[in-house]
Amino acid sequence: MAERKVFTLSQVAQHKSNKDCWLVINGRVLDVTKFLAEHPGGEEVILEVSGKDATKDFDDIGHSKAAQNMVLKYQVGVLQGAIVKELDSKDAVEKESNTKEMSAFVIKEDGRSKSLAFYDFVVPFLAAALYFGYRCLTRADSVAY
Ligand code: HEM
Repeated sequence: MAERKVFTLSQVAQHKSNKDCWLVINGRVLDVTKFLAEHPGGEEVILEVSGKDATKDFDDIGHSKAAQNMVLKYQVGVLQGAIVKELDSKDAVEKESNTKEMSAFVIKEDGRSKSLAFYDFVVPFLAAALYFGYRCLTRADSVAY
């Protein structure tokens, strides 16, 4: 069960450093101090919105379902007057672990993987073509003589 302690926005605003970093997302007050170094988007973006309601910034990025559920882990309370939609914490844990398992199978479309694909397929193909070409030539030679 997520924390339901009620905070005002001015209370949240007192925690806006990299040693003590709070923000609000969808009415939930989050202490993300420990998450700063782990955030895949970097700590700077979070520090910019620390002490504030970061819902719009969070949504604008188009965070994944796993990221949306991760907020539960950092919840220390709710914003005064906010209506907070319930998230299933069990769901959050499952989604998170699924993401970790799946990431082993994700093929990233970056330059490195493209060059790897080149070496994985084109180089063996060229080697085979050279080998068979050489075999054909040497066999033709042996038939001619
Ligand atoms: C507790 C709050 C937050 C959590 C749990 C979180 C989590 C994540 C995760 C898991 C990712 C990887 C991509 C994904 O799964 O969507 C990510 C990427 C990112 N996040 Fe957050 N985030 C939080 C808050 C924020 C805030 C407030 C901002 C902006 C002010 C932000 C900006 C970004 C950016 C720029 C990326 C990189 C997107 C990309 O490379 O395409 N995040 N975040």
